[in-house]
Amino acid sequence: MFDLIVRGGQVVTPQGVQRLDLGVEGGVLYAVSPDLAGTARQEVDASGLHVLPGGVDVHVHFNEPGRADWEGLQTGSSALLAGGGTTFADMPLNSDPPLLDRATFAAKLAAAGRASHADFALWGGLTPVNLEHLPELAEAGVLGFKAFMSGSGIREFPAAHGDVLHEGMRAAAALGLPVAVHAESDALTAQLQAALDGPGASWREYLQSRPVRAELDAIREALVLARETGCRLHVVHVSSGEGAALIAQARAEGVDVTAETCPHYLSFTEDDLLRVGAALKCAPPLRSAQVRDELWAAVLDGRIDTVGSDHSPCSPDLKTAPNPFRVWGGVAGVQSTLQAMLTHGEERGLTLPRLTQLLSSAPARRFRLAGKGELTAGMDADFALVDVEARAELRREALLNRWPQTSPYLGGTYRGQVREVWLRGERVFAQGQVLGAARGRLVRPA
Ligand SMILES: NC(=O)N[C@H]1NC(=O)NC1=O
Ligand SMILES: [Zn+2]
Ligand SMILES: [Zn+2]
Repeated sequence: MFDLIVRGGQVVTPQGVQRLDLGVEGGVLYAVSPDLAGTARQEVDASGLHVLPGGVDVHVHFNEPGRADWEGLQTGSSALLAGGGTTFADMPLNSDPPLLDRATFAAKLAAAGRASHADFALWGGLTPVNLEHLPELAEAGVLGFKAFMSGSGIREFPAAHGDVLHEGMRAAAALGLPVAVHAESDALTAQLQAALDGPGASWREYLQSRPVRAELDAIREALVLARETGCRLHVVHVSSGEGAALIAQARAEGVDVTAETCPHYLSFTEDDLLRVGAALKCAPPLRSAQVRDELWAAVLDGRIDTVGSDHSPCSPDLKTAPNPFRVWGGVAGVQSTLQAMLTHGEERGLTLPRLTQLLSSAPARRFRLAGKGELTAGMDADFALVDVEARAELRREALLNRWPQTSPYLGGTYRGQVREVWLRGERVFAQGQVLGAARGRLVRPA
């Protein structure tokens, strides 16, 4: 007798897609097999639906404590569930104060324990002002350390240049934790911005201020440091196939490095930014159709390892400045990752096993989130029931993030409808609504 049996769904595992039943006991997958014998206190009929491992989004900014007016843990985690996610890793900024030491770790842990509907891990910062706190952050249980190689937009979270990044990577290597880098060259982007920012600056100038070569310069520098220090490196939001190629080449040479990209770089181009404006401002910026296609090729051939949302929203008033350089940069997309990938992946031949690898198993493995990311016996019973072929327009009422009107995906027609989401064997999302109290737990890296 199980707690729960989910019958008849098309279950997506790394091996393929197969009609399987899930037997759940104590929140854990006990058996995953065809025509599971036995009974359960609760049986769920998943026929006609796909069963996907819950999404593991290791790149979100939910901004609590301190900036819940931009996004909060309750709204952010609700939107994650609505998009088929069950675990997130929160970035150390843009919460205020940012997560830079033991006390700020404790504050965010307390806030997330109260408000998160999904399980969560926490990134610590790697900045010039907190190098001496990396060991205590490791002890507290951070997933790893996040560094900005160019300005972060947050005064309390300064960029880690040269020696600081080198020292931080050395410390991270000794602690056995990865470093994630926002890789854009500060020297180049600052110089270009100084020349292009001014009265009458348009989105064209913003795009010109952050070219692909700014990303390539910074990736090269980070790879040199990772090679030298032996640090595990994760390059976040890679926006170009060339960037992915540099990373893949270093990996082939023995550097322990992985690459992430985001759905917005795979869904939109710079022409969309010129048309839509602020909702699509991000850094690195959107690229040409050709660069986007090269990035897709890297996603399909394995040079890109993970896809995270980089959900980095703000209140709508921060998206209205007439000068694009003054607009907050960040895309509000945490709920749309799965739909964007199902929709744009269809025409490019992205299979469901590969999709769930990018969204679930690869990030869980890379960051040692034990029990997460795969539907095999022994793992947490975290999964989404998805009608993969259902297509619908994304409407504002469906979005559960703090400011649905800031989503650049609004009004688009997307493939895939998330019907239910289960976290550790309990139904936490159904019929467009989050169910029950916040019961998210901290996941420390194994
Ligand atoms: N501070 C912050 O979240 N910045 C993010 N926004 C964005 O578009 N790229 C980033 O790194
Ligand atoms: Zn970034
Ligand atoms: Zn980010």
